[in-house]
Amino acid sequence: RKLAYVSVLFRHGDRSPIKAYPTDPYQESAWPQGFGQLSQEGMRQHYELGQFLRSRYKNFLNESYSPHEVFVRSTDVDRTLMSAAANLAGLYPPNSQQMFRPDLKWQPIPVHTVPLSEERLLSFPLDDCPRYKQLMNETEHTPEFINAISTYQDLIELVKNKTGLKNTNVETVWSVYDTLFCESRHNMTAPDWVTPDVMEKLKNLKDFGFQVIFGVHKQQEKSRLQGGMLLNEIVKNLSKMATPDPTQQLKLLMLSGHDTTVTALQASLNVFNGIQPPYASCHIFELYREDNGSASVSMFYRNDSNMEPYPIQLPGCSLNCPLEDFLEITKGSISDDRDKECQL
Ligand SMILES: CCCNC(=O)[C@H](O)[C@@H](O)C(=O)O
Repeated sequence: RKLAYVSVLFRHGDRSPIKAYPTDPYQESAWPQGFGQLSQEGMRQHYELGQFLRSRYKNFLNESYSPHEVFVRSTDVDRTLMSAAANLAGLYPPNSQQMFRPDLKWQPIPVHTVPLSEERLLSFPLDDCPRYKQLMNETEHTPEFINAISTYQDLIELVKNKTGLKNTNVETVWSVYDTLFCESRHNMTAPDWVTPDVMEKLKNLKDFGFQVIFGVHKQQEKSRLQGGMLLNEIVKNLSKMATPDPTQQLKLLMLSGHDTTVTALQASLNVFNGIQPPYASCHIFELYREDNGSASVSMFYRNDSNMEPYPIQLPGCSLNCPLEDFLEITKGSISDDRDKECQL
């Protein structure tokens, strides 16, 4: 079998917090680039991921960049745009005749995007869907959700008292965890109420939050309204690329998104592991043409740069999943008329 086409979706790299809580000793001025920006560690993470992709596909992708070979799309957010650029610097270092300056081993490669207000492929959950809002309301009344909140009730109280946040719901607790996590990654001393036990519990609550957004209750219907839209685009591409076409030169689709983008897609495939996707984590689709002319899809998830990406099995299919089975199995997560399904 021969590799015919690759699609990758990744989360941006390490960043500064999106915001600080009121009593946080580290406000926006503590961060060189301000809130929500890719850090140099995040740039290195993506440069490394680009180098990994280069070595993984060294016999598939051309050595030198060609606009016909790769298409890159990112959300219109600094950290994802910059992550894609850093990734491409690792994936396509220019050969000598491609260098436009003798002292610069880098070439510009386009990263396409659309305004966030028009983004419907890479930003989830989309909040334009009344039915999804209803599903989330239902989720908050399930035993799992009620049980989780009561388990963490004292933690939520602690966060409320210590952060100066008025109304602490799960959403605000997630953002406090995120802020504390970013600060810890940048060696900023945490306030004394943030013990390892508190961080562990906050992390568990954050992971539960990811499960809740795209699952826990009516996961497939949530997927049809959210991540299934991205899955549909990827599946349509796989089908198109499976048909041999000598004029078709595209080999790689690179998508730069967020933790929620990776989660939404994996939940729509029913392969989400329940853990917030780490920085620069990468979901890989590989399309193969079999010797008998048929096509198959293999998936991998790279969530640890020290390990080989691990194979991901689509439930109901083999690791090397025949394309027609892949299409059939994923159909349930893809809506034919999402706008209609969103109506109450
Ligand atoms: C409201 C803040 C939403 N968070 C983001 O956009 C981040 O990029 C988050 O998705 C992430 O992957 O870190």
